[in-house]
Amino acid sequence: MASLATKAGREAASLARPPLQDFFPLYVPGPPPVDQVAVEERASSLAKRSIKKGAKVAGLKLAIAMMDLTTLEGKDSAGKVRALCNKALRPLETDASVGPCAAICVYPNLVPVAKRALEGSTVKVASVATAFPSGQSPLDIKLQDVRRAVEFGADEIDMVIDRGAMLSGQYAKVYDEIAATKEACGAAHLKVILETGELGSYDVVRRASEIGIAAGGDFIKTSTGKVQPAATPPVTLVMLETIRDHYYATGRKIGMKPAGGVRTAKQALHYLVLVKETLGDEWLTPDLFRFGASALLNDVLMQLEKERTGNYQAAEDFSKD
Ligand SMILES: O=C[C@H](O)COP(=O)(O)O
Repeated sequence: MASLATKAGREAASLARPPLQDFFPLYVPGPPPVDQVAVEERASSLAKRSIKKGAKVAGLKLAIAMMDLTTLEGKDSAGKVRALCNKALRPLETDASVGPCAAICVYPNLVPVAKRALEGSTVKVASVATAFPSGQSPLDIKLQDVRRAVEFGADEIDMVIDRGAMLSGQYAKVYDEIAATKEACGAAHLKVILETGELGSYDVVRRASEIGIAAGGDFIKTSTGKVQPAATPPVTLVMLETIRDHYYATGRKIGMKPAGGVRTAKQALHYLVLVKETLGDEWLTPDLFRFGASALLNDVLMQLEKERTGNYQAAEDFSKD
């Protein structure tokens, strides 16, 4: 079968598209159905792990270093993005050992502003593209969206999958769009957003994760932040297990990004426990794990200050994140 990872390959494949049942071998032998009760119990039991003070401070600092500090609002402006970039570069004015964040995540229009503000730093510029958040545009428009974001300087592209295609079993369409997006990314890293809140079951989340990985995603990401439920520990666990199984089968390491609704330091630490217990310490790095969050940073900073001083700071003591 022609390689679906190249333009010529995709054209050849779409001319002679095999019936869906012939396409399935790309993904089978499929996993057994996800055991819903077991996955929810495991996610909940890992949330109860107590974390010692030293590990807690290290975990909080790591959570900041893994954060894609995000603003994805219609009212976003150059001024807001510049302020957010400054916050990503130096999250805590009084302590240079905290941060920087891993990336800023913005709409394509604001990539040039973020790129300039972050010049010379290690903070990456991530941009949502592919008609985020719905993905409801023709593929050529979505690919153009990706190419423009990369031309503007995006280091990372966060794409959305076609959830309608996924839910109606058009797996080849989902795969081909991801592969085409990967190609359009060039050197930029690709994060594949599944929008798990629309997928309906852990089995579909598992299959979408497999397709995202097989089609070339560097990361798989839970959500856009625009649909509820967004990231949850059980959904994240299902995705982490898919990454683990892919690693065992191929040796290739895929990153994970829970995003949407992650608001508290406690939640962030819980996610780090899930990663450590599922994939091990190797994944506890911004190269392989990120939080997508617009309103998490200040709570993590407050908890860090609490660990340092024994007192809670007022939220007003931190600049808005
Ligand atoms: O990709 C990141 C999400 O859009 C952030 O969602 P959030 O605003 O719920 O933190």
